[in-house]
Amino acid sequence: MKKIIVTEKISDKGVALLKAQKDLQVDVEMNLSREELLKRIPEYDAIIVRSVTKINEEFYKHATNLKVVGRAGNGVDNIQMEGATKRGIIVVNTPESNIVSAAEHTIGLMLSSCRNTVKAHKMIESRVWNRDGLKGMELMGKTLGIIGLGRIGGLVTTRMQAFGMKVIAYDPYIADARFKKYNVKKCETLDELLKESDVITIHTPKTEETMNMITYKDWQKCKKGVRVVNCARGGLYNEQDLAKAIREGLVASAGVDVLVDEPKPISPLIDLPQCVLTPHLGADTQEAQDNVGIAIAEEVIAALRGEMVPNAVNLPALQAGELDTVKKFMALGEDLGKLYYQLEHNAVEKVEVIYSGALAEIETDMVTRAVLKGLFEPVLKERVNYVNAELTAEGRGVEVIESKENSPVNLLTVKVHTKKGTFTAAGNVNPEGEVRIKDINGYQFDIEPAAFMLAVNNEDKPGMIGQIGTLLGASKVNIATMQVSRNQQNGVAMMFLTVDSEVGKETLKLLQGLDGITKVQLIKI
Ligand SMILES: NC(=O)c1ccc[n+]([C@@H]2O[C@H](COP(=O)([O-])OP(=O)(O)OC[C@H]3O[C@@H](n4cnc5c(N)ncnc54)[C@H](O)[C@@H]3O)[C@@H](O)[C@H]2O)c1
Ligand SMILES: O=C(O)CC[C@@H](O)C(=O)O
Repeated sequence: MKKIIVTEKISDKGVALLKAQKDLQVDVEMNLSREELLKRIPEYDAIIVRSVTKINEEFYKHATNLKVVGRAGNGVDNIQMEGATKRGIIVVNTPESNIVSAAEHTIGLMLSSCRNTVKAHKMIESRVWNRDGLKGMELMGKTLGIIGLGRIGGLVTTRMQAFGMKVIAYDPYIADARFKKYNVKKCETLDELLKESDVITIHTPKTEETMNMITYKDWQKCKKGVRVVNCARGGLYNEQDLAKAIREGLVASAGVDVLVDEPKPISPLIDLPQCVLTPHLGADTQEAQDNVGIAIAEEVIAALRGEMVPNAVNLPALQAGELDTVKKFMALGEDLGKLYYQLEHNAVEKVEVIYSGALAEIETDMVTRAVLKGLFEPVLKERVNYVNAELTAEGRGVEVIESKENSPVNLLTVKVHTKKGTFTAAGNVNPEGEVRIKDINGYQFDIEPAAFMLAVNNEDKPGMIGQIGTLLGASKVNIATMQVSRNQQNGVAMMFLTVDSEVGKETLKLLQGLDGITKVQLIKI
């Protein structure tokens, strides 16, 4: 039975969904110390975390059985991705589930900091009624500068346009079309945004480039009394520098949901009356947490069962519409890959994956990964998977070439090059959606892959089929299908049989000894 540990609060609905799975054991352990977690983690196949649990190299060294990290939320900056990928650990998150809540909280922080709401509340709480020093700023007609026009940046944009704000944005990594779609002026430089904005909000991920992206010298470039919000990640605005800019009046107010040292409530911003601070509450709504909890439970369950997961962070993203098609070609690619080491034993130097006809239009990255997974699985077993398939090839010195060909025929061809020659296998998915192997080393077939198959090379002469059938019958192996293909040039034919059960070593030896049979190999898919 596979085991999952949940180390941070996710919604009851998510936990219930996990616990409803009969093949999974779920432990919710929210108060484990780091030492306890590291001691317990070898037992688990999957872990579900939010933003506090640090999934780093130290963690991976202990997590010897781990297959899936589920991030109940959006940002994955607490998860060291390279460490997961090289170990074949799939990392999944729920990028869409809490963005509305985060956008709304951003706006809440913007309004409350621009209107001194918290300062006013504290005053009235101490039974003082005094409006002095509480004058705020209206948003209508002001310019809002958005750094990072992604999902949350986009949601904030449309909502604040409804407030009558002019929105400008800086995001060098997205196409102009997105700026047009949101009717937002594109700032070519960060300085341009800093100079023009009355209010600035940041919605980038935490990366080496974005951490401390805005420092004191940047606040000096802004309009005096600019107002700022950070509902993304602590430290994108350097905290010390922002505090200094606030104290000096360069920045009039700040709404901040995220701190550098969270979950510790330590920051120079805390004691400044111009700041409104919340303890990373952006995603803390009933709706977001239900969405996130259910989504992460579904993803972790699917990933543990080896199914395709739409939000796998260390796998290429697939659009919902192409998932079904890609899945079928992944199954084909994996089967074609699996043939090689079961039929040949030479060290692989190069793998070519050729997509012909309409296949060239599908998202091929996952299919190539599936070919590599299938190729290495017979020799590496579960140490290779979709996540680390490419790294595995690289690590073994195998060059991988993917190419696309114009052709009237839809075909996926895998060529495995070795010092001794090239092995070729090709196949397609027929109009009924069924996987078919069409060619092995130039022998033409139309094989529906099965769990047990026999590949037989024999002299192209009468009586071959009969003696194979008789021997398998005598060994109580039922033949499901049999296809024969011949190569006129070398006089060697190839038979491909699918059988209903495992063929024992003894039977294989007897088959091998039959007159005219040159090679017999059992293939397991
Ligand atoms: N406070 C919360 O509870 C909460 C909730 C959800 C998400 N978040 C955080 O909000 C942030 C945004 O999330 P999202 O879903 O919108 O992400 P997203 O990936 O959809 O968008 C991020 C955008 O930032 C842009 N970007 C990256 N580097 C940049 C740079 N150097 N300069 C300018 N733009 C840059 C990207 O091109 C992208 O368009 C993330 O940090 C996420 O972790 C916080
Ligand atoms: O509540 C959380 O775990 C953090 C939410 C948010 O920062 C996210 O990145 O999804």
